[in-house]
Amino acid sequence: MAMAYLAWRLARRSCPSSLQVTSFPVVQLHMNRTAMRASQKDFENSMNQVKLLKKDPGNEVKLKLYALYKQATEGPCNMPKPGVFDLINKAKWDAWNALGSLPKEAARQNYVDLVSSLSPSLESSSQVEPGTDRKSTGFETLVVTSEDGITKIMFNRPKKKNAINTEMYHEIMRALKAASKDDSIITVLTGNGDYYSSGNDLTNFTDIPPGGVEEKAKNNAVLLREFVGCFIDFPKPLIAVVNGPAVGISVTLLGLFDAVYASDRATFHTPFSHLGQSPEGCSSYTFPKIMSPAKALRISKEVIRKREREKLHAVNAEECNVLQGRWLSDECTNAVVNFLSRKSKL
Ligand SMILES: CCCCCC/C=C/C(=O)SCCNC(=O)CCNC(=O)[C@H](O)C(C)(C)COP(=O)(O)OP(=O)(O)OC[C@H]1O[C@@H](n2cnc3c(N)ncnc32)[C@H](O)[C@@H]1OP(=O)(O)O
Repeated sequence: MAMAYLAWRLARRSCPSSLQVTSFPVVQLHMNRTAMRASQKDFENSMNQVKLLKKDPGNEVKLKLYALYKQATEGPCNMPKPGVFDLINKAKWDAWNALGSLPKEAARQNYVDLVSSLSPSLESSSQVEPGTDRKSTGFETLVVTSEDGITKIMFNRPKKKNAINTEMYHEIMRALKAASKDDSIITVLTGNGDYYSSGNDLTNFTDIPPGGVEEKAKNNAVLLREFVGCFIDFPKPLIAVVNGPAVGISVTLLGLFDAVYASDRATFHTPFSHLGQSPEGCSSYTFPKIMSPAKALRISKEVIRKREREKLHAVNAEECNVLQGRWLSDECTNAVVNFLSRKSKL
């Protein structure tokens, strides 16, 4: 979360347009933690995580942790050198003293990095359940937390690459509506696990109602229109932190965000023709238009979006109408069947 906040602040302060590497304002963001400053809270979390380590990390690592902890809290080594026969204290002193004049902040960051490298699983679980975040319950497919003025909506179907199923569409809308009314200033969307999102869950096309495929296509179009509408109308700055590959609707929607940060693992893929589909998420309008600079204070956003809202809703409606027809086409049906029978991959 600190990363998203830092990224957002950087964008507000000085993000030059030359950093925007695609048609929407994507800023390449290296998620390697060494590029960031660990906060005191990160440091304290790491200290707690050390206590939870299941495996003894070995003396060398323990000495390193000790040295970084002392450096982060007290600065350069200030103890008299122990005698040669005081083996344990001598080893500790050597480790601390070896850090020289490393600044406290850097030692704190190195400590946090070292702890997270010891147990990646601890890091991801702490991401999902941050100790002091205000966490909204009642979501099956998302983890929604609020902290320091930032509401974070995290897609949480990592085993399915965060594919968006019907329940998740509804939950995202619900989370956005709540975020628009809570006391946060910005809202961040990101994904849990290796993917940002693999887009629409293709099993959404399999559950056919009594009215047949036409009714299914119509229902999907209604849902899609409402879903995209929530992004058009979202009143606060909306930031995507694209932590990994993004596919389909998770990409096309990005044109409605105010800033998009991409990790070095992020890729963007819109397989419209592969799936026999057509654009959605207002991308037929926003992508060619290229988003304006990523300055998104709430008031400016209202001024900017006011002029666009009607147009965007019209584009959204038209896209949904066309898609409703595409979903009944042979190309689309075959593509979905191919994926579901595991013959075809992107
Ligand atoms: C209300 C409807 C509105 C519709 C709006 C229009 C939206 C359009 C789009 O979003 S189009 C894009 C649709 N997405 C795709 O075509 C991606 C399909 N997925 C893949 O090609 C691959 O899964 C992958 C490249 C994303 C990842 O490949 P790989 O690393 O080999 O992993 P797996 O394929 O084994 O995936 C793991 C697990 O996740 C399931 N899964 C992944 N993506 C989807 C998906 N989009 N829909 C359904 N299921 C998905 C996959 O089946 C595996 O499940 P399993 O472990 O086999 O149970």
